[in-house]
Amino acid sequence: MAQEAPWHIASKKVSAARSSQGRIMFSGCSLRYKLGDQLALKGVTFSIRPEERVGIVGRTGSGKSSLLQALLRVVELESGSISIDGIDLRKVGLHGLRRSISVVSQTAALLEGTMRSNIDPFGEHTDAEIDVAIRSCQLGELGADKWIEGGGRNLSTGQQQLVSICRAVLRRKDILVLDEATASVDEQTEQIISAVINREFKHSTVLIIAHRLQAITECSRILVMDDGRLVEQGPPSFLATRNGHYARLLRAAAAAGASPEA
Ligand SMILES: Nc1ncnc2c1ncn2[C@@H]1O[C@H](COP(=O)(O)OP(=O)(O)OP(=O)(O)O)[C@@H](O)[C@H]1O
Repeated sequence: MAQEAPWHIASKKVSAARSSQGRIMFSGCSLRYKLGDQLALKGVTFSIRPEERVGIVGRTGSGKSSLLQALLRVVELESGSISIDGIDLRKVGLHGLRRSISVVSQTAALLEGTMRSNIDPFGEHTDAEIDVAIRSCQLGELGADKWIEGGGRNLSTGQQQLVSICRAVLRRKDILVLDEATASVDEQTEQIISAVINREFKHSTVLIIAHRLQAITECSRILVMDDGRLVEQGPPSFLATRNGHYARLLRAAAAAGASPEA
């Protein structure tokens, strides 16, 4: 597991990361979860430009989430390196690294408290900023003082995810990762989320990890993972016309019918 860098080093590097633009580079990255396990990533190399929106697809167990685990240094690489804006992540404090990337997962981590305390837990934003973010995520009907029960029990699944997105909108980091964020929401919420990302994250690098190929159709580039390797990449329209991995995932989704699972 990753070691936290000394605080003074972390602070120095964090400020460097804050002025970043979100260029991500994976160079020959291999990762295994435990000694004796198979490699979950096998020499993965790619780079993502600032402001690019990239979809990461692949079958279950192909290594999509492991890319995120590596990026957040939840699990250290066995070999290779990852950098953000030229800074090797091993030189960045974990605390700063994780605060410089917004992650929206499949299930929203909501705590009992107001909407405001859920989207701005450190009280860093003004009322006006909070209101704008809430309205931008179409949560205006609920408002900043809405009481949220633990786990968001009194909200619909779609609203729970919109609260997570709203938190990311307020934090406005250079890198946003959606990890199966729309896997359990209805079509309408998915459209709202997509519109929020188009509008609010124009200047962020956005990575979308998704089983459902519908979730990544607006990405400018797709990375296709298979058995821990990056096996294909390119614009979705281009990959769809090649008889490769992405086209196979599309066919599998079409065969699965109305609920396109890769
Ligand atoms: N915490 C873990 N401990 C041990 N092995 C793991 C762990 N997480 C994932 N793996 C293994 O690493 C490999 C890659 O898994 P990963 O979760 O990255 O794939 P994925 O493409 O994200 O799959 P899914 O779509 O099901 O989430 C798989 O063989 C998986 O069993």
